[in-house]
Amino acid sequence: MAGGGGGGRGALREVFGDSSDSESDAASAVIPGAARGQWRWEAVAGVRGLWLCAAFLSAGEQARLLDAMQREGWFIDANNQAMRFGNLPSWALELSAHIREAICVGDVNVGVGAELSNEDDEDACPLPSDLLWREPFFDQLIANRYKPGEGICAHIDLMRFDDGIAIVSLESACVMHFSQAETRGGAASDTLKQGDSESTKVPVLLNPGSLILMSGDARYLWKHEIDRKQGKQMWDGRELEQHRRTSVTLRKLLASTD
Ligand SMILES: O=C(O)CCC(=O)C(=O)O
Ligand SMILES: [Fe+2]
Repeated sequence: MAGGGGGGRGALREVFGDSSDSESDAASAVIPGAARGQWRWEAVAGVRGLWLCAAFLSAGEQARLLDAMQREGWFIDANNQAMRFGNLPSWALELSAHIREAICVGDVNVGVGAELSNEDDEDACPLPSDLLWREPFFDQLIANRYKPGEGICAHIDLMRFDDGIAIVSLESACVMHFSQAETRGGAASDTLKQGDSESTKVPVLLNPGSLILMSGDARYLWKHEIDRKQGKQMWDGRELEQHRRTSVTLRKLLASTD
């Protein structure tokens, strides 16, 4: 079934339009909408609030996204991380709108063993509607570039960021592992055996062009990590070939309290 965006579809048509926007060539070049209508969302079994859209961007869209980052000088001088707060570049705004559209019109596959934060399967949506329709959707961007062997330690994203985090993967496939941040008697721990931490790790394959969304438990109660040391990137019994990997993480800053 389609995601529960309902009346959101018309609004998004207006955002995207059908023709290219001459004022933002870079943005319209990044997201021509080739994959529109073909998105499939999967609820990751065991981690409530974690959703994967394995084929979010086409190969051409990925290349244009990387080109736009290159042209803007992201990752110059061996920098492997770049951040932007507030006004995001046009390609990131377009990417945000694209994420919203994929959530609204993509097919939703709840899958066996997947837990929903919403009790009603009929309303299964990869992101709760209050997060989906907040404005701006995202206002913080971090782009990470990893050499083969490099990854990111297990962490929960800082509390200064709101719920509802998106990560787009580019260039190289990797396995991201989710592990429970703490042992508690709550729902998140019901489905998984405790004790052996390796056994409670949930692996998610992030192919180039994929998108994950983390909200609720996935964002607050599960850590995520990418261990690209030798022997750690296993999928389907085989070790993934490693290349350079680039990721784009989109988040929303919480209003400052001071
Ligand atoms: O590179 C990634 O896919 C994850 C990045 C991440 O988790 C972060 O920057 O907080
Ligand atoms: Fe993170």
